[in-house]
Amino acid sequence: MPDIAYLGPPGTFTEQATRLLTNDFDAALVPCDTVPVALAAVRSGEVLAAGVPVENSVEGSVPATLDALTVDEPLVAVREAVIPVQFDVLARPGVTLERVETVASHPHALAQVRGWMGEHLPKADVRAVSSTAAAAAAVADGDFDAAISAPVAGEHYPSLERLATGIADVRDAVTRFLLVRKPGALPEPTGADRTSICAVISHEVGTLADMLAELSLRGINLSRIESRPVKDSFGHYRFFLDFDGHVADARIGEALAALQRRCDSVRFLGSYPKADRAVAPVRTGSSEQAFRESAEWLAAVREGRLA
Ligand SMILES: O=C(O)C(=O)Cc1ccccc1
Repeated sequence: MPDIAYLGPPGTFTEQATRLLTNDFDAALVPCDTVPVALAAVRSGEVLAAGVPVENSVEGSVPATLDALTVDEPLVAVREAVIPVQFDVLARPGVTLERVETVASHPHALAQVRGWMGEHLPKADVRAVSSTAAAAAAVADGDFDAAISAPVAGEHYPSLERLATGIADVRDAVTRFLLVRKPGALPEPTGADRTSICAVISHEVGTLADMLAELSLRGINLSRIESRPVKDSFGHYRFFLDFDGHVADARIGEALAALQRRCDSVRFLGSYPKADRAVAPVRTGSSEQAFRESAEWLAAVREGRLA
């Protein structure tokens, strides 16, 4: 049974997502303290893969994950899951909302309940910890008065009481997670895939527009672009791009080869089925068939076989 790492302890959103990402095989889930620790366990071969959070519909990207995917040995995403995120307030028995002086949670969770906290816990001291379940565990240990946690965390910390439920400022928020592993055989193309890369471009006029043009010229639908500092000097950025299609598709392959030529560096972060399986409409002249036909036409021109 393969070991699969996730951001723990048990009771995190990432645990729920990782269960979903591995629901078609027997996996032993291994909780890790941080995302970089989970990814290091994949790189060292200690585990086969790791489930990691990448992006939330309200708070945006999870910087710790993006940064950890750019350093050390490359890893690739092979599956994607999107799950709803809702938050509860958990406290030790006898602690009422009026008595809560310290509240702990993951920074992404704290950011999504700011409105509720301003109204119900305006004076509480807010502490960021490594995960929502780590916050619940710390409350059970007596380190803080309350935790903002996933509803399932209550099952893992039965000594805690639920003081409030459904406290997210934005209803229907979702978070996107990836299952990442060492590079190897790619998932088969399904017709509704996503490709992720990160690229560093030189600081010259037009390089970002040129990079995007390589996608738009081929009718490739960009679904996310994010920048993070390279961290070596101020103003030097790394761009994370997600777009529809699989590296095995002709147009995606051509675009990636062009980006590899144009950019200072490109790291391939995976081609995997989209969680929603939604097929983006393809612009005229950009279908796989159009690419095949143009390649055949070009071959005919080169070989003097013009009709
Ligand atoms: O802390 C957790 O439970 C996580 O899995 C990270 C997270 C935090 C908030 C929203 C989504 C994921």
